[in-house]
Parts: sequence; C-alpha cells; structure tokens
Amino acid sequence: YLVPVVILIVGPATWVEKFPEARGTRQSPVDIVTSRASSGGSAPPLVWRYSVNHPRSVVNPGYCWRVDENGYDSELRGGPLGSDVYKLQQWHCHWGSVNGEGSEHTVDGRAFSGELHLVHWNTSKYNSFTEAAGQPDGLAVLGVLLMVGSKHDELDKVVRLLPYIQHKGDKVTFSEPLNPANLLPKRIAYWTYPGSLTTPPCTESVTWILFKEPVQVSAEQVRLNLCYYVNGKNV
Ligand SMILES: NS(=O)(=O)c1cc(F)cc(F)c1
Ligand SMILES: [Zn+2]
Repeated sequence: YLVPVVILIVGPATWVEKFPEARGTRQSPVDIVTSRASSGGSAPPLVWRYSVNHPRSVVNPGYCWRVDENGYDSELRGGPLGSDVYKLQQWHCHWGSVNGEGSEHTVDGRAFSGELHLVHWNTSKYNSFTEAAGQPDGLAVLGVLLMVGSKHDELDKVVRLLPYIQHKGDKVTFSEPLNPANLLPKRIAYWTYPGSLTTPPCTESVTWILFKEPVQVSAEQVRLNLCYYVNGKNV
C-alpha cells in the first residue's frame, strides 16, 4: 500500500523557474568565510547622512515589515561605491521562525537572530529605484546582523507599530523622528561583495555592505517580530 507522497517545493528551489536571475553567478545571501576576506586596503571611508524628521510608512509586504522613506533626502557614498551617491529607499528586516536562526547572511556558518537591510539606489546613474534595481551597480544594501541582548530604542519605534499592520498590505504612517543611522552598529567595519536581492526576483544589482558588529535587540523585540511573523498573519 503505497502512501502518495506529495513534495511541495516552495521557496528558493522553485525561484529559478520563475526568476532566471536566481541561477546567476552573484547570488545572495552568502556565508561570509572570514578567513577568506581580503583587507579593505585603501578603500575610502563609507559615509552616510539620513533625514530624521519626515513621515515614514511601515508596511506589511507579506514577509516581515518594511519602512518606506517616501523619497526624503539621504546619501550613502564612499567605501566600495566608487564616486556614485546612493539614496535610502526603504529598510526592512528578516527574522527566522526560530530564535537565533533568522539572519540571511551567516558568518563562518553562524546565523544570527535577524538581519536588517537598508536599501539604497544609485542616484548618480539612474532616475528611479526601479530602474536602478535592474542594474549591476544600481543598489547598495547595508546589512546589520541582529542578536538578542538589550532593547533597541530606535528599532522600537517600528516594533511597537507591528500590531497595527497584522495583515499583508497593511500600512501605517508615523512622523515620530527617527534616525536610520541609529540602527547601525557603533563600529562600522564591514564586509562587502557584489551580490543580489535575497528574495525574488533575485536581481544581481546589489553591492552588499554587511557590518561585522551585530546590533542588540531585546528578546521581547524578537518575540514580537516572531509572533508577528510566525502566526502567519502577515503572509
Ligand atoms: N532582501 S534585499 O535587501 O536583498 C531586497 C531589497 C529590495 F529592495 C527588494 C528585494 F526583493 C529584496
Ligand atoms: Zn532584505
């Protein structure tokens, strides 16, 4: 008596069918093998400036949450970005279904509880985020590894709004001053590599800049994200 086995493959294994880019040569995320990282040499310093007092929207895109900058001014330049200036478009997070396994990048095989992505696009060369997202030098994403520790006050300005965007497509706008620079670690040492969007369409248009130092968030902040994420209310 053969039990019919249905193997439902949803996720990276099927992305290749719909998104040919996922078969590419510079796919993200990756495991950072620290012993194989070369030193930065004479790269110029990475410089950023964000506006603080403007209305932002927290959106439930169907996975985790996303904060849209609504076109307000900002700048990211230097480091591996050559002479181009990039602008913050949105920032979002990735949390796992189990604490401690939520990050996308791993470091020497180790995963972290979550990972914050600040997504910037190249305003020196392109006229819109959408256009830049299709170009090999179009996007620059700052990656921040999250670990459980003390409460993160700046991030809490978003976490406390999650109960109001429980379903996919929900959006809430807030004007409380918030400085995205406060989401970054104190030490700004980073790894960088040419990669891709980590979710479909997996376009190979991202210069990844992953900070070495994790940022601490409280267990309650992880739980709020997990319950928000795991209850499936947002998918
Ligand atoms: N997770 S990620 O930062 O690579 C990313 C950014 C983006 F703007 C769109 C995506 F689909 C994925
Ligand atoms: Zn991301």
